[in-house]
Amino acid sequence: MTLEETAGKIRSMEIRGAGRIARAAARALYEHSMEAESADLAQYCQRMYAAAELLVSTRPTAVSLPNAVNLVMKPLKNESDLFTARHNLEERALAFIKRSEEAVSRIGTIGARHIRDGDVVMTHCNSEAALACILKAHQQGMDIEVYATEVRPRNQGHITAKTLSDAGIKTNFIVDSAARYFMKEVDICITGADAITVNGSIINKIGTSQIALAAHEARVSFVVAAETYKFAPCTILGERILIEERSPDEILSGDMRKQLPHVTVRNPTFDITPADYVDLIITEAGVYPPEMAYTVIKEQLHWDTEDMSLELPYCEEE
Ligand SMILES: O=P(O)(O)OC[C@H]1O[C@H](OP(=O)(O)O)[C@H](O)[C@@H]1O
Repeated sequence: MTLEETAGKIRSMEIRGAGRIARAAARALYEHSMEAESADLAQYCQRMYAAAELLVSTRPTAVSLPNAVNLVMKPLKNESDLFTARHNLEERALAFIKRSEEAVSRIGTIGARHIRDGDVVMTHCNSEAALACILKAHQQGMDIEVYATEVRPRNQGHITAKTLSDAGIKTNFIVDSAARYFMKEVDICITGADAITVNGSIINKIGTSQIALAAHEARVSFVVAAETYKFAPCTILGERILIEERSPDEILSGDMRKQLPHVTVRNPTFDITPADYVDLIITEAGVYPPEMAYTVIKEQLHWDTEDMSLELPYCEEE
């Protein structure tokens, strides 16, 4: 797949899910580097920085994307010859993909320890990390039941329901607005994250914060499964995560909108769940309370003052 094809698929959500987007970006950089016909290091760097910028521009919210791109790209500025620069960049891209896959598996193992035999689990959207916990618990022989939401407007809940059904897990498929109605039957909510800020807020699929609120009211645990590269270093510097607002066509067709001249369709893709409503964040490096987000960014992402001068667009003002 060419770089432009990968960028197009991420933009159109053919490639979606914060972890998958990150791996696709790393893969695209790897392949772009392999194909690069560059006369010298400067030309190679120029080509790779342009590729990085294109990838980061595809979707604004999932921090896994710029984090993956930065992990692959950052050391490039210290290289002194083309051969080594190219070799090292390709190694870093492959290492990121491997690390990401291993992280999801580890999160599954750690997350399953927070599910008990007989539990009813609610999940929202389609998160590899959240599903890893549920599938692992099932594989370990636990008798669990799941409530999976539909996830309007893109219906990612259909993918979740199919995965759970294929695994033989008893699943209730519900519309998003039924989450509070069923919360009294739920023992634990597990979702993924697209970004986690320094104050422990979770940015995830629109509707997540309503589920967290309903869980809080019903005294049901609300747990987030997320790789450490979902934490947003830029938020240490006071930046906010930009919430993507997608086309109104995803909700009402152009013809229908023409009949409603005074109606504006709003389509935010994500919302923000404050740390107060989050019990735990399960990462590949262990389980953290949301209040420890700063520590995760410092210790797991090795964020230091040097990073403050990064030129890649990490986040923009909300
Ligand atoms: O990385 P994993 O856990 O798979 O997914 C994390 C999150 O990414 C998805 O975003 P989208 O569907 O790409 O907008 C969902 O919001 C999901 O909860």
